[in-house]
Amino acid sequence: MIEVNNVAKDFTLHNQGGTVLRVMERASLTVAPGECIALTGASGAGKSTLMRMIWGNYRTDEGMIRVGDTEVSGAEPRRIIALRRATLGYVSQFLRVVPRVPTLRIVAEPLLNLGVPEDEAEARATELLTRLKIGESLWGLSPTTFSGGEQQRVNIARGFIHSYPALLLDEPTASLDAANRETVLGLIEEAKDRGAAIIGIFHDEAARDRLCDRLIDVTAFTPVRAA
Ligand SMILES: Nc1ncnc2c1ncn2[C@@H]1O[C@H](COP(=O)(O)OP(=O)(O)OP(=O)(O)O)[C@@H](O)[C@H]1O
Repeated sequence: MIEVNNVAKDFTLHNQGGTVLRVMERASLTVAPGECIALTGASGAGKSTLMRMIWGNYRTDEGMIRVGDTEVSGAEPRRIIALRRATLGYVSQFLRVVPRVPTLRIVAEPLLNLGVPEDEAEARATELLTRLKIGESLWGLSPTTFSGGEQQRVNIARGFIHSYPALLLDEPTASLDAANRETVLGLIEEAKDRGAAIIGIFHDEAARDRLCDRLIDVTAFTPVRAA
């Protein structure tokens, strides 16, 4: 479902004389439907960079990334938008939303974008917000003023409202209390059971061990620098 083949990444530091920094090379992995893999490796090893390349935010400088039948590396923006709409979900650590849009709408939006009728999308959003213990009094408010943990749960509700065949999870349990963490682990297990291919970054080692079938240490893809 997700394939990364011989990928390299360079960053050009425009404010530092155009220095080109190679941060990744020969990165390869595959994730099958129903499989969850964790990206591991020390801080700065390249976990987020690889995730952003799969999401289509960072350009791939060499090699190939494919999600479903979309070749992400080299895809036009409209292909990436279509991929994100139907196939690839992403739960980032932080919520980024347009101000003044109510929480219920933010959570329902991925289904609305797929043409699901409004009452059905909002019913599903209600169900997820309830499960994630976001009180009903908050549903009509913008989440911009919510606590870190509340924002993360809104993000999770949004990321799990559609049955994406592939999912990227960036520290999905980072700001959660024990009960909500358990709910989120349950959502991830359900996604696996229905056949989603999942790549995650988990500093929560117990969560990682419970959910992941394999660990991929991205340090193996860090270029060896000359001393
Ligand atoms: N936009 C950027 N411009 C230049 N260098 C970058 C950029 N983003 C990441 N890097 C560099 O790429 C390398 C990998 O960073 P990345 O954030 O992917 O690591 P990480 O494994 O996710 O780290 P952490 O666990 O601390 O989040 C680092 O050396 C970092 O400095």
